[in-house]
Amino acid sequence: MASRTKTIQVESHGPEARGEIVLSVRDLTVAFGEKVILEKLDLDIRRGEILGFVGASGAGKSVLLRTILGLIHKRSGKIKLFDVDLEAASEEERLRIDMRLGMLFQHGALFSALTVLENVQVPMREYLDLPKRLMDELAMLKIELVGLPPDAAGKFPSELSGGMIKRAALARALALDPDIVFLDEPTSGLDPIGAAEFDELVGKMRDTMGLTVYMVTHDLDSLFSVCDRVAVLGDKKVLVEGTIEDMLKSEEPWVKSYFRGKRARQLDLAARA
Ligand SMILES: Nc1ncnc2c1ncn2[C@@H]1O[C@H](COP(=O)(O)OP(=O)(O)OP(=O)(O)O)[C@@H](O)[C@H]1O
Repeated sequence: MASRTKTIQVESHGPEARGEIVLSVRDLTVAFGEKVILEKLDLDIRRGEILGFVGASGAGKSVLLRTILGLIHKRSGKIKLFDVDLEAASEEERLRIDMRLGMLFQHGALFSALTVLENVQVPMREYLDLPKRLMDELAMLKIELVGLPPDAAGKFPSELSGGMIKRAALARALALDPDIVFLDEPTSGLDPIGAAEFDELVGKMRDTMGLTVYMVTHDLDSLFSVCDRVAVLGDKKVLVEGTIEDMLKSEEPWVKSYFRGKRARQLDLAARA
């Protein structure tokens, strides 16, 4: 398969370009009965960065994501979003925080019985009380923002290509102008060109809107081309974190085989060419 790394502008976002910590996880332990999935895990994300989150299948990436979103109870530890401890947050604070988070589930997960426009309006209906005309205008803006043609608004998910579904799902994740979007394997199932375009779109949103992105991915192309920082989950915690350069230097066995395996080497060479 041809590399798609060269199609994307690689932009360096050093620590000086990043803002305050918007998500902080400390000493997080999550278990199902006797089975401990995450143990004393620490993680930070700064405003305006794209963090790529990787790890072996079954390492606990989805469990971590769902715990951060409050869908799974933690056993111990602290999760702070925008400096608010989620456990201590009042219902109103929690609601305000939820409105600042966007989520793109794996496989798009659009409602099949709703049009794209109606899908994008789902979070608006849930959290805001706006007249229909205004919601239509706002949804159309989001649809345009993600690069979909206006006539996609009236289409049902079954009438869209895989890439268009991802864009529509991203438009929905952006419906409330969130500060952070969580993307769960956003490029899975896309062809290399569609995946590169999606990465490019996400990078553009970081650059133009200062969007913070937490991206769970197995896609080496995304990690090489658009992620500012990478965190590797293993042994129930964040094993290694840093830039792609740091990953390429790491001697940690899983990181080494993942980032310096044959496929990764081809991508690295392509990116440097
Ligand atoms: N509700 C649950 N009850 C019991 N065990 C669970 C539950 N949810 C997840 N697990 C277990 O937690 C572990 C981590 O799963 P998780 O889905 O987070 O892995 P992952 O890193 O996202 O994997 P993949 O890359 O394949 O998506 C697995 O062993 C899984 O079986």
